[in-house]
Amino acid sequence: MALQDVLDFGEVGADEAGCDEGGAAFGALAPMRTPLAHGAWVDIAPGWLRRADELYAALLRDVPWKAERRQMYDAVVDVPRLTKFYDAAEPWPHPGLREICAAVSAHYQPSLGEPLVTAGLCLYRDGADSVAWHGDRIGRSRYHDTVVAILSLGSTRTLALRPMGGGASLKFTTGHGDLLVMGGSCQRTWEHAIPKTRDVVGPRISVQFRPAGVR
Ligand SMILES: O=C(O)CCC(=O)C(=O)O
Ligand SMILES: [Fe+2]
Repeated sequence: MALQDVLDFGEVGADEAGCDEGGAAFGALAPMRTPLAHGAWVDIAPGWLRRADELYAALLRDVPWKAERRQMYDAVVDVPRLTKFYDAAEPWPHPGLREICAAVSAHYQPSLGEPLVTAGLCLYRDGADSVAWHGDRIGRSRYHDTVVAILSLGSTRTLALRPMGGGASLKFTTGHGDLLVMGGSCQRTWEHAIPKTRDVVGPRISVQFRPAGVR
């Protein structure tokens, strides 16, 4: 079944998206901001995506998930998660993702000055899957403020943040349907990670929306 058959993305868009009780897929976006040092910030909108179950199931089933390999020093190693990246021009696996991206983009574009146009998808199969400390520093995010918006689906995991060059780490919970947005200088002055966990957890999918040329 196509996503649009199970989610009503009908009259949604921009900030007042789907406020009627009719059951639009997501509500008005009014995230809570946590300012961080060095001009970084994190916005959180818990449970922003309603009825996230359908999107989670559809992405789990339909995305051609790929094992990630990464050059590390002189070896190519398996990165413990599966990924699939969609740029602006290619078809995305579900129309709902475009709707969600457009709504998030509409919220941040006035301050950011450009839209969010790509979707990076990650699948953490269980608690042993993870991503190590890093900034999304490919492209302009190395030099300029940017926004990386992350929609979480499935099992709850921790997204940890720590200042570059050392300092206490902060832990944010990313649960089913939550939106977490890193902004300002976050990609160049802070690092983020999804740590492994010994808790018994099922799969988690994250969808990262970014401006063109940021990765
Ligand atoms: O899964 C997440 O929430 C974070 C993913 C991430 O940081 C990345 O792929 O760059
Ligand atoms: Fe990242």
